[in-house]
Amino acid sequence: MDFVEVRVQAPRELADILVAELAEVGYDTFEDNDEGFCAYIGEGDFNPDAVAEVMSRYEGLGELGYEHRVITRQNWNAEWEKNFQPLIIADRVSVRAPFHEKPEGLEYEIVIMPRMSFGTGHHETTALMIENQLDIDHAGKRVLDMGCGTGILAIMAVHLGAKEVLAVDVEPWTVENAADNAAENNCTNIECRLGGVEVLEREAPFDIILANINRNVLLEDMHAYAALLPQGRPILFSGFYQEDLSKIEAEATKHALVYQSHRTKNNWVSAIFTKL
Ligand SMILES: C[S@@+](CC[C@H](N)C(=O)[O-])C[C@H]1O[C@@H](n2cnc3c(N)ncnc32)[C@H](O)[C@@H]1O
Repeated sequence: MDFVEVRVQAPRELADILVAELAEVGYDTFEDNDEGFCAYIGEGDFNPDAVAEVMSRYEGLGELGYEHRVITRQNWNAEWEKNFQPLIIADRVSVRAPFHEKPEGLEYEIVIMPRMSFGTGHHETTALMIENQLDIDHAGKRVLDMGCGTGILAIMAVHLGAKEVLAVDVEPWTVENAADNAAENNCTNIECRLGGVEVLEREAPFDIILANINRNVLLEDMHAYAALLPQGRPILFSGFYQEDLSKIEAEATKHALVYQSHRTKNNWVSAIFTKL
C-alpha cells in the first residue's frame, strides 16, 4: 500500500477546520508543520477533486495552498524514522522509537514504530488521552482502545496495570503496526483486531473505554461503546475540538454517559465521561 501526502499551507486559524474537513473525506493521519500541515490517505482512496473542493470553500480567507505527492510504504517508514523525535508526556511517560536512547528516571516507557499509523504521542489528542489515562486506575481492568492507531494508548493501559486490552482499528496496516508495537513493548495481553464498531458485537463489557477517533465517528458509534460500559466506569473521548464538546456531551447524555472533566491543548479536547 502506498500513500498520498497532501501538504497544505494554511494560517493556524484555518488549519484546524481544514483538518476536520479532510478527516471527513477520509484523511486520518495529520502532521503539523511550520507552514500548515500534511494530511495522509491510502493511494487508492485519494481523490484530488475532494481536496480541491475542501480548499475552494476557504479561498480568499488567508494564504492557502496545497500540493500532493505519492509516498511508497518503504519511503514512508524511512522518512518517519528520520523525523521522529522522542518525547515525554506529563513528565512521566517516555515515547520513543527502538533506535532512540532510553531516557532515565521516567515511570513509563512506550516504544513505537508508528509507520503509517497515527499515534506517536506528538499529536495533542494522543498526549491528552495519556494524561487522562494517568488519572484513572487501570489495575486489573479490561480495556477497549477504539481507533488504536499505533496502539500507544493500549500499551499505556497495560503499563498502568490493565489485565487485558482489545485494540481495534479500521485500517489494516494500523492493526498490523499496533500488534508489532504491542510485541515490542512485551504487552502480550493486547489483542489487535481489524474493523469498526461491528467487531464489538459479541464482546463482554469493558471496565475502561478509550476512543480517540474523530467527532463524527464518536457521535455515530457512541451508543455501541456505551452499551459495553458498566455503571460507574469511565470512557475517554478525543479527536475533536473544544467547540464540539457540547455536541459530544449531548450525545453522551442520550447514552447515560455523564461528563466528568476534560483537558485541552491547541483547541483539541480529551474528555472523561462515566456511565450512570
Ligand atoms: C486520531 S487516531 C488515534 C490513534 C491512537 N489511538 C492515538 O491516540 O494516538 C484515530 C484512529 O481511528 C481509526 N478509525 C477511524 N475510524 C474508525 C472507526 N469507525 N472505528 C475504529 N477506528 C477508526 C483511524 O484509522 C485512526 O488510526
